[in-house]
Amino acid sequence: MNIAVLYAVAVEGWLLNETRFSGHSVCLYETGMGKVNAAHVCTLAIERQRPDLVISTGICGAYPDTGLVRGDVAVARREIYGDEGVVLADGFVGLEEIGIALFRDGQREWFNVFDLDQQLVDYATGQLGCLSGTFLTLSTCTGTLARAMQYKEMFAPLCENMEGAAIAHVCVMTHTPVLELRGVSNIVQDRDLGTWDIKEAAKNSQQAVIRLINSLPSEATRQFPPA
Ligand SMILES: O=C(O)c1cccc(C(=O)CC[C@H]2O[C@@H](n3cnc4c(=O)[nH]cnc43)[C@H](O)[C@@H]2O)c1
Repeated sequence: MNIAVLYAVAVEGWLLNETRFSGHSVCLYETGMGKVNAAHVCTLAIERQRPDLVISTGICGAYPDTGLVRGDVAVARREIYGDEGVVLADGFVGLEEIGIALFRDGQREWFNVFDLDQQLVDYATGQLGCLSGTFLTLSTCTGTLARAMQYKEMFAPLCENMEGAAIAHVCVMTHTPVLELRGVSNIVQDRDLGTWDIKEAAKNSQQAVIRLINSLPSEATRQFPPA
């Protein structure tokens, strides 16, 4: 298969860069942090490489009491833009409530939520034996437990990151299959960088990407997901 793998910063991609993939054409893209960088590079990758599959990866913060602990890997079933909307006196209101779609394709409209292909997600979780669920994309990394609890109540997310929804969005716009998997570097709580383990999370997410790619049918087979 022709695969584009996107991650934000170097620590999330070093092992992938040292890996030789056989049976697949794999291009790696270090996007830089945040939604604009991710969307820009994802668009260029799709235009230039025309991948059969985009894999969005990196590290993330897991919300408390989701079953995820530091070092775990999780797969996104849906990506939600957590701060595209309006903040009113009684809280955050998303784009659907204010009637402004981010993207339209015929009759379909996308607001804050971008669902990923559930068949692909089931395939990835089956291969990796990990949790799957809602990933939240934010411009601002959450640094208080109180804010984390608000996000939990609004969106029931497994984890948060700063790029995923933008990549899912570009992939929907371009009809490109996409999977997202991330390693948990931290629990979203009152900010304490001493409790983060970026290296371990980044290593685990990259090992999962390698396992996933090695499980995929080779270029010659071209049936995806495998029956
Ligand atoms: O708070 C800090 O000073 C700080 C220090 C190092 C890294 C960060 C990040 O926010 C990393 C952002 C980077 O990693 C992803 N990520 C990892 N954990 C989280 C999180 O809890 N919330 C949001 N994003 C996270 C994200 O996708 C970025 O690419 C902060």
